[in-house]
Amino acid sequence: MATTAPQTTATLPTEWRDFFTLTKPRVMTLVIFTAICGVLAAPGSIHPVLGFTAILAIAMGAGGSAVLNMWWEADIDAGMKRTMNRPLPGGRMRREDARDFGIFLSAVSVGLMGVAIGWLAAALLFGAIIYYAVIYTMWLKPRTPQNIVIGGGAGAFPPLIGWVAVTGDITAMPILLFAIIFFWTPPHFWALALFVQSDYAKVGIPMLPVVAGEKVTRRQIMIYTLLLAPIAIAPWYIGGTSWIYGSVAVVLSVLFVVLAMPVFTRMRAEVDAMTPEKTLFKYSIVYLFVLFAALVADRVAAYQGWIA
Ligand code: HEM
Ligand SMILES: CC(C)=CCC/C(C)=C/CC/C(C)=C/COP(=O)(O)OP(=O)(O)O
Repeated sequence: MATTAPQTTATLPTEWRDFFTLTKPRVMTLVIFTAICGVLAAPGSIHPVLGFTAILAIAMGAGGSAVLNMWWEADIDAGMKRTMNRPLPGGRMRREDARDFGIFLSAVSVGLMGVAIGWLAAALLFGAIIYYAVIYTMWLKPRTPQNIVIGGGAGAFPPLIGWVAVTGDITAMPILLFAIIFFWTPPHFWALALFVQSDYAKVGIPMLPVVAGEKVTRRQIMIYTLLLAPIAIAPWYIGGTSWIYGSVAVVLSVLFVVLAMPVFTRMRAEVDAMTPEKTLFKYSIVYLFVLFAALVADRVAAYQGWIA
């Protein structure tokens, strides 16, 4: 007997575009960019094909872990305006397909890195994937307002992995690159969280502004921004780069502090449009792009003999 089955997500056609969206391509541009810079700025040489393979593996691993994040958070995403139209809450894809795609991308990325580049870089990539998809997404994010501080470490791995793919060992410079992104993440995210906090409150995610209030969040943004500045400049004063990177890092970091000041001193009631927070969030992205680009420019200048 023919039945009229209700239209479920299982019967809806899935578009390739949605698989791509699951990898959070916009956020990943900066993740992948920092990985590319890690490869290019590392001392030593790598065959271009291998360099490309390392970057491809990091991109696949980052994308794969983002897919697993979206798979796990489908119900949470359905409750927030910013995320409700993602492929899973939007009902355009089956949950199992997202899960399998995430596992596939992650597994291939680690295997590719191990076979083509080396198992230290592959182990770091595996650690980063577990960090983002399991430690941050499944464990910390729904439990603690410090989720961003601890979990944000996942996003700090890509330049470290890129560097290690070239050199094969972990030295002070790649650790500093890790630390830069680690200390950058709280101001990056909390500035955003200040103007989308009602959304997080609705779905019960304990983001700092929701749990501890705006005043604490604003102070934490300021503290992390002040800690970030010397760490961002450190590659220069430990002698890992020249004044080219050093001066860019100083200018960018001073501007970061300047833009964090009004976020620190104001309260929401005073600024309806939340302009200083939006500005700081946008600037955080420019900051990291330009800082890592300066690292590569510095290395190119050294290779060309333009600087001593
Ligand atoms: C736990 C850490 C982080 C959290 C919670 C976080 C959260 C967010 C959120 C919610 C957005 C808003 C837009 C969107 O949903 O696409 C965003 C945007 C963005 N994030 Fe992050 N982020 C984190 C770490 C990072 C890292 C490590 C990077 C790169 C190194 C990064 C790069 C970006 C970029 C480039 C955008 C702008 C995307 C666009 O133009 O739409 N984020 N972030
Ligand atoms: C190599 C490798 C595995 C790199 C991982 C890269 C990484 C951890 C990036 C984190 C950036 C990111 C997408 C945060 C979104 O937070 P969220 O997921 O809480 O944001 P949402 O609310 O938009 O889902």
